Amino acid sequence: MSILVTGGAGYIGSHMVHALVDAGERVVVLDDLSTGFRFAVPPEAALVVGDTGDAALVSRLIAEHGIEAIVHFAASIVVPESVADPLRYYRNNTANSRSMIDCAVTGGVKHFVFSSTAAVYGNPARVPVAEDDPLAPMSPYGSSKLMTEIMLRDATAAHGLGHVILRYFNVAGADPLMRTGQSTRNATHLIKVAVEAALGLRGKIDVFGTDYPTPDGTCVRDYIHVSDLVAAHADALRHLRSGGAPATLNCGYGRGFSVLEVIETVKRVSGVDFRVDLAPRRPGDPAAIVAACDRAREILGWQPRWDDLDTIVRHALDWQRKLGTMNL
Ligand SMILES: NC(=O)c1ccc[n+]([C@@H]2O[C@H](COP(=O)([O-])OP(=O)(O)OC[C@H]3O[C@@H](n4cnc5c(N)ncnc54)[C@H](O)[C@@H]3O)[C@@H](O)[C@H]2O)c1
Ligand SMILES: O=c1ccn([C@@H]2O[C@H](COP(=O)(O)OP(=O)(O)O[C@H]3O[C@H](CO)[C@H](O)[C@H](O)[C@H]3O)[C@@H](O)[C@H]2O)c(=O)[nH]1
Repeated sequence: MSILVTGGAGYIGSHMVHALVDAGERVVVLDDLSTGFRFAVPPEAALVVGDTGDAALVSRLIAEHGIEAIVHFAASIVVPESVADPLRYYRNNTANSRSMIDCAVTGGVKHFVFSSTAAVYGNPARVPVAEDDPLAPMSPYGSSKLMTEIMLRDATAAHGLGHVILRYFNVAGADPLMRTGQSTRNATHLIKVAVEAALGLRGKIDVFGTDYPTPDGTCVRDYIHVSDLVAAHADALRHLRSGGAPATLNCGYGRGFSVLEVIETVKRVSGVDFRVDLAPRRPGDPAAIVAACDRAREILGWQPRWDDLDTIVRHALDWQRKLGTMNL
């Protein structure tokens, strides 16, 4: 039996592939390399370059490799881009996920783990936000993910497909062994951008909004180390294999840092005092979003190991330095 990882050449997916290979699993990666990288997939995993919307291909992979579980990371992930081109997001994130779920049901796949997002909550009325709190996405990106959550729950009710939906908060950092990391071109994520500024790859960083109702006026987020997030996926697979019930779980640490706190941390850990400009708000940003994260610990027995902003930033810096030597 093998595990199919879609988006396994991307940032988070490649960390998952390494973890599965480390655990002795047989892994097939399906990735169209639109934002992912061939080098990010370890040689022990089979890389198939193709589209999650190609049902004939996905069905063939399920049959040929005896796929027992699908871990579905492949998606388009840039929130403002989803506002400008919503139908592309509904195709890649919603329609292609519908096709993946259909192929899973038809092909007899037992388990499905899905990458959802804190963006399904929108601007939460209370923080920390819990899984049963109101869902009100503020972007097509968030809506495209929420629609997939709904399809998965319905497919489970009708066809018995086991699933775990993980709602990621702000993912950052890199593999502590530096085998992979965030290699995304033109990244928009705060820690990646700040690290690039610290290493002289950008002239400065803009702080988007200083008048939010938060302690220092900048947005607050719950930053989770990518390796802890991947551990939650491994725990989810174990849960499903042992007959665990479907679950929807937040993945965060339950504590927030402001944009200015993150930038100060990057400056301190890198030892570089880069330029910071105060800028207007970025449309669509919630003021503060932090995970209520007890449920993942209770249901999956998830135990984070890297819950420390300095460590997250250090690993992101180390990966960025390594990337600089890789001549991509
Ligand atoms: N990075 C975050 O902070 C964050 C937060 C919440 C949720 N997520 C979710 O995590 C998942 C992975 O995100 P990431 O940060 O690793 O992004 P990423 O862009 O690095 O990875 C996505 C991967 O999917 C591939 N892909 C995209 N569309 C495809 C398609 N149609 N067929 C085959 N492959 C396709 C890309 O080539 C890429 O390798 C996404 O589902 C994203 O929505 C990420
Ligand atoms: O150069 C920058 C980049 C970001 N920010 C700010 O930093 C905070 C975090 O921004 P990110 O772009 O790093 O992350 P988001 O919180 O916008 O979004 C992330 O988390 C969301 C869930 O909350 C989605 O899942 C999304 O895919 C994922 O990128 C925001 O206040 C943003 O305005 C800046 O001030 N300057």
